[in-house]
Amino acid sequence: MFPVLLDLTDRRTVVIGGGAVGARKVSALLAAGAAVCVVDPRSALSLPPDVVHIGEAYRAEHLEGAALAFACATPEVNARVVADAKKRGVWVNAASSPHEGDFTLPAVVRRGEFALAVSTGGASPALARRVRERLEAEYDAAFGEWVRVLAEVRVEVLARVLDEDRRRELLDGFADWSWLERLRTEGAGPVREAMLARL
Ligand SMILES: C[C@@]1(CC(=O)O)c2cc3[nH]c(cc4nc(cc5[nH]c(cc(n2)[C@H]1CCC(=O)O)[C@@](C)(CC(=O)O)[C@@H]5CCC(=O)O)C(CC(=O)O)=C4CCC(=O)O)c(CCC(=O)O)c3CC(=O)O
Ligand SMILES: NC(=O)C1=CN([C@@H]2O[C@H](COP(=O)(O)OP(=O)(O)OC[C@H]3O[C@@H](n4cnc5c(N)ncnc54)[C@H](O)[C@@H]3O)[C@@H](O)[C@H]2O)C=CC1
Repeated sequence: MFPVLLDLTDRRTVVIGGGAVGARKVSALLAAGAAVCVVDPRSALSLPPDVVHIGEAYRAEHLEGAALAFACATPEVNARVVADAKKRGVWVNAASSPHEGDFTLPAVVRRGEFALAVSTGGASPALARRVRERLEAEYDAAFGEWVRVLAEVRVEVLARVLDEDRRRELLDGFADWSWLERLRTEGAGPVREAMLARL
């Protein structure tokens, strides 16, 4: 398996089957800024507002223009989705038989641009969830703030510090955990100013 982070902003993604599993994939896709379409003949689906619901039984044409497809219906339907997607060169996640798909989903901790992805390779999705829950407590909102401040300060460092060794030393120093502790007590603004004062 090869971990990557895909930019799905405004890319068409198709989730076949809007049950419990499909709904989980939909949330993850929306969090990534994708354009999400759910194919499910059930009329009483409660989907988030930005999701397009195609209230029909799955047909291969539903995959048209998709960057990714998620087969989350019954195993029989999923097998068809996987075969059709492969024929069309659309990458597919197969919820009922993961090893037949092209990729699986990890459990994810998100803090702005910072992301931790946990996979057990299908050994135990429940364990992936528990590891995610543990990491979520450690990599909390303050950690996300730190990453945001680092992104802002890094732009300044790259623009203003021309000596490479000095640049590396500064950037490495700002990634020291002591800054996180300082941010927890003083807040993001003062930490940003303290970093910039070192340039
Ligand atoms: C292979 C994979 C393929 C894929 O879907 O991409 C897959 C497959 C299957 N999952 C099953 C069951 C459950 N999955 C969850 C939850 C999650 N499953 C996710 C990913 C993956 N699930 C991929 C591997 C990831 C890895 O191994 O690391 C997470 C991480 C991400 C996500 O879905 O978005 C998300 C947690 C998100 C979070 O909370 O952070 C829970 C609920 C829970 O524990 O809360 C249960 C019930 C408990 C249990 O069975 O463990 C079954 C059996 C179905 C049956 O009973 O028939 C299969 C099919 C099979 O194994 O054949
Ligand atoms: N990857 C994972 O994390 C997990 C995967 N699974 C697998 O995922 C699949 C879905 O599980 P759930 O969401 O719990 O089931 P569910 O029964 O809640 O949802 C399935 C949905 O598929 C729809 N559907 C049925 N036929 C369809 C068709 N021809 N076209 C489009 N949609 C159709 C149904 O209307 C229903 O809304 C199952 O195959 C199950 O084995 C189950 C648990 C976890």
